[in-house]
Amino acid sequence: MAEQAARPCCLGWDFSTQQVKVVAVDAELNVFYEDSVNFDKDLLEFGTQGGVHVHEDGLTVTSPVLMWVQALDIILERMKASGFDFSQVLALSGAGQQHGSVYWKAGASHVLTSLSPDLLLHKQLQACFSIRDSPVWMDSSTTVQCRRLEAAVGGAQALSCLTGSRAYERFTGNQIAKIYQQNPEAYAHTERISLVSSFAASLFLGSYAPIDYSDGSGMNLLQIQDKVWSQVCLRACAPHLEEKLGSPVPSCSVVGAISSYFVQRYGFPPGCKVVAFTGDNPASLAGMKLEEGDIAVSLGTSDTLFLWLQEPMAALEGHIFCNPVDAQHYMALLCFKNGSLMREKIRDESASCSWSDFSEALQSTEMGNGGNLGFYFDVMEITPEITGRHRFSAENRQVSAFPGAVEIRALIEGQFMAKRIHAEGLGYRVMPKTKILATGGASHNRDILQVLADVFGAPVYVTDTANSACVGSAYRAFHGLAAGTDVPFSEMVKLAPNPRLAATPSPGASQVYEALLPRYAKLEQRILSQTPGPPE
Ligand SMILES: O=C(CO)[C@@H](O)[C@H](O)CF
Repeated sequence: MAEQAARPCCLGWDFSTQQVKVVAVDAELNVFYEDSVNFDKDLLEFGTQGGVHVHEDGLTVTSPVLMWVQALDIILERMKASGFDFSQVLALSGAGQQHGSVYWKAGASHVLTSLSPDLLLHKQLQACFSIRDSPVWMDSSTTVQCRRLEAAVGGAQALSCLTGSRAYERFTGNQIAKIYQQNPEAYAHTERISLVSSFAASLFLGSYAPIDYSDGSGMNLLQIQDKVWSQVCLRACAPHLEEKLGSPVPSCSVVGAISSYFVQRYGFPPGCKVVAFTGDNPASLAGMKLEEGDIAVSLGTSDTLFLWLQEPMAALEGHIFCNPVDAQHYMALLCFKNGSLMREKIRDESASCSWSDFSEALQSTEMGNGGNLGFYFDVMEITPEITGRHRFSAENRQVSAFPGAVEIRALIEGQFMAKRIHAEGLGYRVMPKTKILATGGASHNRDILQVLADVFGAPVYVTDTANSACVGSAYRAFHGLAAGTDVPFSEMVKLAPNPRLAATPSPGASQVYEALLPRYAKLEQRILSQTPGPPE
């Protein structure tokens, strides 16, 4: 085989719910290598579905931590067999599914620091975890712990002000509290608790890696303004917790050099830097090159908004995290459960199951839909907690139906007005330089994107985010190489591919929606006051 030219690069890892993925990115920020291991397909012996085990109670959801370790072994062995030149890796970083937690058994640190390069990782770490089935973000078994935590700090709003979110079942502090209460012996034998992100970093570091500010913001334990653990939250969850967590670090931190295990077994250079790993969503924000004032809208099964915030406003909905690429700023996540499944239902009912008919309906109706407004929540919505379909005429009179084309526009305008209103409720403001990045299935429909541009009064770009968490991690690794030089992340990623412009606001759009948005907000409050909340 011809000698491969040297290609200095950084690696970006993603330890996500369903797979472990890696990309190699060169100095021009081109992805030239990628691979992934799917837990369900490639590690059948663990018997997961979608990478997890849903327990009999239907609420507890876990993933085997050794499955994650073994997946890493497989990818590294594949890279080695493919002739990947590890000696060119200058730095690496990564992402992990947020909120999941890993429990290292007393003595595990000695194993981590003395790994034999002759053996695979999972062979050597078999006895290193006091909890072998890690709780993950799909778990919803800790409602009792959530209420106790909120009570300890003075309520849901107080907890949101302190940690960026009210108590959520999947958030790590509540998961740790449950383990302490239900498995005190395992908790007592735990010398370190990692997030999935810092657990993955620990494997590369050969010692316990710290939790970064951004992923640490998803625990209901970190004071996001001061970026220190909240003592009242720690005490409310479990004893001696701070010593098990270690001190959090800025997300751009270089946490050390790669472990000798990887140097000797795979040929990484001894100076290869490990940059703090973070959560998958913060890493995706980095991968999408989101900047101040930008908003990313992921139009999938559920719709997710990524916001860049300078001054967050604590709320009882959504999540505010420390920003992964700018330590002075923040990011927020807002989830809207009635996403593409709702759009497909209305397409089937009002556009004969045809996206082209759906688009024609949007083209044939005016911005503002003649004052008709609709709320479409066939499943209990998260933001806000409303269910059912609610339609209003221009005179705010509730009506039972709209003509087909009006129904379609009412759905799409309503979904996007809700996004803008709730984003602004977290402190987001559309700025003159605002870009909207659209991703996910519906971002392929230009007429839907036109409504998005009109409602926000900002241009809409499309970008492929399939690898955004991995690619964002590789970008963060490059940024870590410049640590101490004050080079901003945005400068570091200038060369990276830019999103494509897909729609700009129609003339007169801002006048139309500046008038409609307050009406939509008032009607949403009216529905909230009339309809029962979610079942307890
Ligand atoms: O719970 C979430 C964010 O709060 C999910 O997006 C997980 O990060 C997915 F891994």
